Amino acid sequence: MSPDPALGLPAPALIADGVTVAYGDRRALDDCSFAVPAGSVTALVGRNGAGKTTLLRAAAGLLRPDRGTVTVLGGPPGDRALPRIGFLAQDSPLYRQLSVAETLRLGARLNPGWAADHAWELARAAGLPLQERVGRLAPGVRARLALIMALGKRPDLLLLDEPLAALDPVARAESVRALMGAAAGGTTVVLSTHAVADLAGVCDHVVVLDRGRVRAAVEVDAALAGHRLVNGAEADLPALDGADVIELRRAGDGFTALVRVAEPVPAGTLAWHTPNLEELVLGYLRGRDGAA
Ligand SMILES: Nc1ncnc2c1ncn2[C@@H]1O[C@H](COP(=O)(O)OP(=O)(O)OP(=O)(O)O)[C@@H](O)[C@H]1O
Repeated sequence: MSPDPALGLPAPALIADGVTVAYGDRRALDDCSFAVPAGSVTALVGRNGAGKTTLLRAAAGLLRPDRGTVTVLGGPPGDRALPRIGFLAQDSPLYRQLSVAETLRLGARLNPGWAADHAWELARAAGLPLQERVGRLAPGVRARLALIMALGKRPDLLLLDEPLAALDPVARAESVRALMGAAAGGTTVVLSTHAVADLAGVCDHVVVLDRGRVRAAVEVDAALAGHRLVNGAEADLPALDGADVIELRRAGDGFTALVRVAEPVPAGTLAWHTPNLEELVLGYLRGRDGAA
């Protein structure tokens, strides 16, 4: 997981190594290890309660793992890393009594590297009502402003907890574009989301969390190329004997399976096709109890 200086690879922006976090006797994260390459857009996906928020909070230095370590931007999370990190919590924390314009001006006062022009441009493009008090904004509009505040900081690492959840489809698409812009500018983006389909073509890495454990941590293009969806009739099932089946679903007298493959794809009568990102992630989320 460490960078290979011989290959000139940059150090990962975020490394989780054996991270375990418990709330009382409930383990929210259990021995989680993965690395987020610098400059990537990484989606953190998992069902409700999988541990996404806990992981982001540990990366932001807001909680300390019971075991294992988190490394952000080459060091421990905490005061030294803080100015280089943007963290956006799920509830879009903002001062409710300030107007949108005052909030943007506050961003400039609190953040030395504040990209004022960029933040105003994003706010105008989003059609945010500049004079409206934050407390009177609809949740989706408030979430949009919170994301713009995180982007305005121009951090090296942006940690976003479900930034798209409250947004309408248009706002979602525009926000995803803004995140791509941030990544193009060198920011590493890590976001938890249930809106996987919106991230197709945008996120280049995915970490799938399942009940506190890392089920998969993959580079998207390689993972798509390394899996196939297979449809067949019940009678064809023996053709999957020995295959690395991630998920198997039966419907009527047929089945669909997500299978990890090594090229070339096995010959035979089954219909194999490459999954899209959503199909891949769903397969890992649904196949969590071991489909094979
Ligand atoms: N402060 C807390 N006290 C006790 N248990 C907690 C606390 N925060 C989270 N948990 C538990 O830890 C587990 C992981 O929660 P977490 O919020 O990290 O999951 P999540 O993947 O972000 O979920 P969601 O998609 O619903 O936001 C869950 O079982 C949750 O109930």
